[in-house]
Amino acid sequence: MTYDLIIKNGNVVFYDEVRKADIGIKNEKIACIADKIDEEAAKTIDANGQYVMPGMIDTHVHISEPGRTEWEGFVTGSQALAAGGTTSYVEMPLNALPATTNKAALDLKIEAAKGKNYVDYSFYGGLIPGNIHQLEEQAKGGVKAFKCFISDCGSDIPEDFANVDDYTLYKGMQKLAELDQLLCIHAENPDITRRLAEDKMREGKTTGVDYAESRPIFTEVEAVKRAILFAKETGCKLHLVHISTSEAIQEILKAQREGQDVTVESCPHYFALSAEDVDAIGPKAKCQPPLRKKADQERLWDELLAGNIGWLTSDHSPCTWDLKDAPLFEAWGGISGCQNNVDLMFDLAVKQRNMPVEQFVHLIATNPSKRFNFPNKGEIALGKDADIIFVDPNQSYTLKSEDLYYKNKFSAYEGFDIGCRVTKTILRGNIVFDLNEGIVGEPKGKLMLENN
Ligand SMILES: NC(=O)N[C@H]1NC(=O)NC1=O
Ligand SMILES: [Zn+2]
Ligand SMILES: [Zn+2]
Repeated sequence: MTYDLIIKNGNVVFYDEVRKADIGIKNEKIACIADKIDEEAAKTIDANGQYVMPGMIDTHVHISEPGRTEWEGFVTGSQALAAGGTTSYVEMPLNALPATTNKAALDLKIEAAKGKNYVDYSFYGGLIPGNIHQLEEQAKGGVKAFKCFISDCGSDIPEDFANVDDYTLYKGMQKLAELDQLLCIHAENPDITRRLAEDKMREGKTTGVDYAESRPIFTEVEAVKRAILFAKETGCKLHLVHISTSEAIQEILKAQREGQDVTVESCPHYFALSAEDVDAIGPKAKCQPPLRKKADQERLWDELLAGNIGWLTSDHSPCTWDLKDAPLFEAWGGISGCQNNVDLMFDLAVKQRNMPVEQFVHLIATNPSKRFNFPNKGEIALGKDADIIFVDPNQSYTLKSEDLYYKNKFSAYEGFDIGCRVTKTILRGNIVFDLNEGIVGEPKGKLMLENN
């Protein structure tokens, strides 16, 4: 056979081992894996000294196009994903205008995204008060999962998203269970966090630690427990997004042990940054749930290393600079991070905390591919899409704003020394990012709709 591409000599990260191997790619798929491939290829790349692993699947990305394209767009957002080693993502139903809460809005988003993505992409639908009758049309339109907020979602304008009341959560879960859809929830108790923030501001207590204390751990735990209870009652499949505390993870583990269909993600910022760092970095490091205090963060690390967290996502939640250039409690809550999922976490977890590389790959690719039903992705294996990245564990760099592809080139990680580097990103056999050349070629990302 003549291959389109052969990747030679890499340390290939398989599901349960790391081994030197060559990979032959034909028609966008992994067509051969062998100790040595000597056949012909249109192109051969030497990956000596690099880890060769599946591209990340980031199931939590906010691209605010259409409607708020000045915050982030499909072109710039997907370039950042590609440069950071992500080859597929699922886009959140809020921050674009209109929010994705019905089929017409989904169609607008599909139209806006056409021909602009450098990696493969798919969409969430939304559950808000008053749209239970529009869940089915979104499911039929091919969304991968649904999202709702128990927490405040940070906007009061009518065409934006709204958080669910308990009745909507209950009835929405009943409907989604009937449709066999996964519901993903941002879980924090809004009544308590809103009032505690008002208290802090009145008292003039506005440090990073104060912000963490305005959204205390138990407010995440309470909302997680409520979500689990409602899901148990209705039989709805549940996923908890961006969980920031060991206490909440323990509740999810308990539900899993009792046989409930519930999963959990966390994000690099909860491991790389803490509440004590926020005053030095400023509002670029503001997010919800908040960055936790160092001692609490250590216990979240224990959960990650123990395998108690399903996968990692960026919760890339960008905005324009003016919205960040404000006092901490008033600034936009959201971290631009989708370009630094893989390198940051490989450095912190694999290099600094000895996480096995296979486990790292489960966290960035294999586990989300299963939960979000991407059967052709998430693993280096015969017949899978050739979505492959190279990670060089021996390179390091200091992150600068000019390295960023985001529409708004700022990040909470600017100035960070990162002890590894994504050197190549390959999407279905096509090189889309190369460290020396930057983004390569035209956008080739495909829309992946769920068939319903
Ligand atoms: N609307 C939005 O993107 N919110 C996100 N930002 C954040 O830090 N947490 C979120 O849920
Ligand atoms: Zn959220
Ligand atoms: Zn989010």
